[in-house]
Amino acid sequence: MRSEISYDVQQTHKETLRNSVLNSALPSSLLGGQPVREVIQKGHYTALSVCACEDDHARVRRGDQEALEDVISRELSPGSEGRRLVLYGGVGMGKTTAVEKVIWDWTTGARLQHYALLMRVPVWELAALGGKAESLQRMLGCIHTHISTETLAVALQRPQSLLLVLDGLERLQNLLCAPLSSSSLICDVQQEASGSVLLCSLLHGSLLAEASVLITSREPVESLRCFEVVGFSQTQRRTFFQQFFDDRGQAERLFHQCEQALGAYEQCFRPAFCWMLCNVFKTQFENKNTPPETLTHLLSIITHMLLQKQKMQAEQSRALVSSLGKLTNSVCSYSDITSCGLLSFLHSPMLSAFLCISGDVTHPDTTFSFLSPVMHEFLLATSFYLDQSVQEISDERSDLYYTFLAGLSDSVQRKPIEDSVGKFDESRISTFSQWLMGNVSRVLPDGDATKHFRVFQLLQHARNSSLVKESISKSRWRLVGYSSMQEPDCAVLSYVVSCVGEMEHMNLYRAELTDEQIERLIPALWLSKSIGLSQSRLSLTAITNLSTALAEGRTIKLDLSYSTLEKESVKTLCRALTRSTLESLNLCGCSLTTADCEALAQMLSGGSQLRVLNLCGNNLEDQGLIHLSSALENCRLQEINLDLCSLTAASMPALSSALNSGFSELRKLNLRRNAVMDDGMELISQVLQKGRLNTLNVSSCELTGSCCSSLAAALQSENCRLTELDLSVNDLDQSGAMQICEALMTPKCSLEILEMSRCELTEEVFRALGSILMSGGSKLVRLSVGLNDVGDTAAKHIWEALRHKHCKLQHLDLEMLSLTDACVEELCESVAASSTLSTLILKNNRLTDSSVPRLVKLMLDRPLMTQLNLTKPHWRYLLPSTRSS
Ligand SMILES: Nc1ncnc2c1ncn2[C@@H]1O[C@H](COP(=O)(O)OP(=O)(O)OP(=O)(O)O)[C@@H](O)[C@H]1O
Repeated sequence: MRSEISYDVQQTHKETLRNSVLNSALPSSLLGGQPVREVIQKGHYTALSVCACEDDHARVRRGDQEALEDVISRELSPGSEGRRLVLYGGVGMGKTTAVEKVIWDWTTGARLQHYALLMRVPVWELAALGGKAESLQRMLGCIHTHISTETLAVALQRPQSLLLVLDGLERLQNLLCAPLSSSSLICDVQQEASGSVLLCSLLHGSLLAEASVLITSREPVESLRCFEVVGFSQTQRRTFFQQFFDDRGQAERLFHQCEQALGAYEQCFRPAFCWMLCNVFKTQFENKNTPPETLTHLLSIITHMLLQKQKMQAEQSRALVSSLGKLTNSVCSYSDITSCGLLSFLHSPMLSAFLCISGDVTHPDTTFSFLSPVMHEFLLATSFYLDQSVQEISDERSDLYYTFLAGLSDSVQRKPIEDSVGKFDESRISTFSQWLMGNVSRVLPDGDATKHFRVFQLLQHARNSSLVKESISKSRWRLVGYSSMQEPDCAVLSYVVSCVGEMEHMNLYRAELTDEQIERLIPALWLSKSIGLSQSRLSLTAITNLSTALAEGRTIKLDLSYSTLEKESVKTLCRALTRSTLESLNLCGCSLTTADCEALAQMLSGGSQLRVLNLCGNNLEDQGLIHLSSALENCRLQEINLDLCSLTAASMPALSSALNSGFSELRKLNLRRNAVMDDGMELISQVLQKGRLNTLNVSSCELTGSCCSSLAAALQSENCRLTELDLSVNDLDQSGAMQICEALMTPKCSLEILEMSRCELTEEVFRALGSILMSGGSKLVRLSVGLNDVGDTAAKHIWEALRHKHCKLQHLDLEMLSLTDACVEELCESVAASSTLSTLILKNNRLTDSSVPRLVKLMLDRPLMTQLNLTKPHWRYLLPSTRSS
């Protein structure tokens, strides 16, 4: 196949193409980029990233990022002949540089040698065809004059060995506007046709069907294989810096400075921007000036550099900048240019420092486009401050525009450009501040975290801490979850919180923060009163950073419940907590073990301020509680939740002796869902007797009636201060429960809240409970006796009590007692007679729809009642709107 083209012809062609790359017309410009020649010769070429893109029923799906070089080698490998491959991406993304490099590599024999000929498609010539007809063969011949007509004809007969390169499809948009029918497509390279037919036939594949075509475009091309050029990844940027600066150390330092520069970091994926950035950093460095710290500062320096180079007067510079800032479209016509007041600059080299001019400046068809889209937005923002005739700030511009408006409101960032164009209009600066404050107060009450970050970014870019303070203090800041934030957002949030001085609650629910993110977040964490990290995933380094913030900061509440923590995390955290102000720690469901309890015990007795500790759902086992108990008599803990911690009666002696010691401050103990059993309960009763606890939860602790005598004795004792007791889900049986009831009868008993749901209670017990409620001595205000299958007759005792003047009940839970419609009338009369009851739970009983009207009437007649719960799996009534059903 390749033998058809002689070696000499091929070498001459390669030589010519090489020269065309070296002589490429692109001028070197700070905004436009480095000419391809220099990129290649100076070894600045850096691999780019692309991602495959599929148009799936009008929904664009993107694949993973890959190196462009790998994609080209794969997509244009031997056997893939006939492929149309599109690289698309925005201005300055490196498309032209990439295809020029492909051409260069082919000419040097480095790549794609299975193609006998690589030819450029004559883009300008096609665009200029107008209504004329021409054949593709003749057009190719015109720009490849070193190939004889005969050789070209032979080569085109063998399209499999051809690679055509079409750079800049966007320049041929006018040829693609009108859709062509497939019958108008041609397949003969010698056939003359309009530019539109030639182009469509080539893209469609009817013309030179077996040739491969590499196309670049600003937009994806429907029905062709497309890859989006996404520019430089962080690693590729680092390589670019290393290739740009001779000194590796300097390259590394400047790379890090760039990554830190506000806003610049987000632009650096664009190669043209990277090149501009490196140039400015280099110049600033050589002139011993401080490098720019923000994107605005960078653009301010660049504009100053460009204007200084032309030695323009301040007045002229001001006129140029404000006129350029009135060009709102990225591609402008001659008339746009003149109407914006740029007529006097048409022949000035200054215009081409900012704009790419295609054609003769005075020709009406000439188009003008900004060399850098970033600079375009910067000039738009600048002109707002220079020219009163520019419209007020609208809500429809790009994020970059607002970023620049914010940056330019800061005197330090606008200083370089002010040195060239004169002072900005002060009234405009305060107009912007007012606009930003209005924006903050509109966005912060909203639940959209992305919008929050957008205004935070603007506040950070304006670098005006009093503006931040004022605007946040005047807004209602809804503390939505910020877990989806990116690394720059962390710094932004830290800045804002630092300016405000404190944050009520940092909501990072379900966060998966990287080490870098949490490091950037430290200043904000430091100032957060409460931090919510429930269900998050944190590495040990992240925990170390969090611990630093806790140790030095002012956080009093931390929720790490159900988070995935690495080994040693609890130890690290505990070390920091001995020095922190933390008062409440939630480690529920964090897979803690016995070993972690040692660290917790050390922290508790080591000077921590902790008052509340939630360890629910961790497999601590008895040994773990024994460790913790050693600290309980020597710490400030007032509340501990040990629900479902795999404990048994074996750890109760240690716990009760610690609580009995006299030094323990613990008042609230939750032992729910542990095998405390009767022996353990007897020891806990001793603690109650000494008056240590005021709240105890021993529901589902495998208790029986046997422990009730000691518990009852404790409840009646002089010192007992227990006000809240949960005995639910224990088989207390009638005699056990009656013992508790007897204790409740004595005036010494201080219980206000009693839960005995699912305790196998009988009608006898209900009768006793009724008497207690009517006795006048009882302090009970909440009673839960649900899930005891006693029926209407037992409940009668409760109805009777409710009507009694001594009954103080406010909350009554009668779930699943097998109540029927028969009791409803009496129930309603009793509730109506009660002067205290506000909540009644009747769910999962045998009531039917026929009772509903009576219950609804009750609710309507009794404003005191705030909740009546009648839920059944299939039956849910919504009672008066402000009250729940
Ligand atoms: N792979 C690369 N390695 C090093 N520098 C690059 C690379 N790609 C692009 N550049 C730099 O970015 C500048 C702009 O690149 P290029 O002109 O290729 O972009 P483009 O995508 O073709 O833009 P446009 O759509 O405006 O033509 C180049 O002049 C060069 O300075």
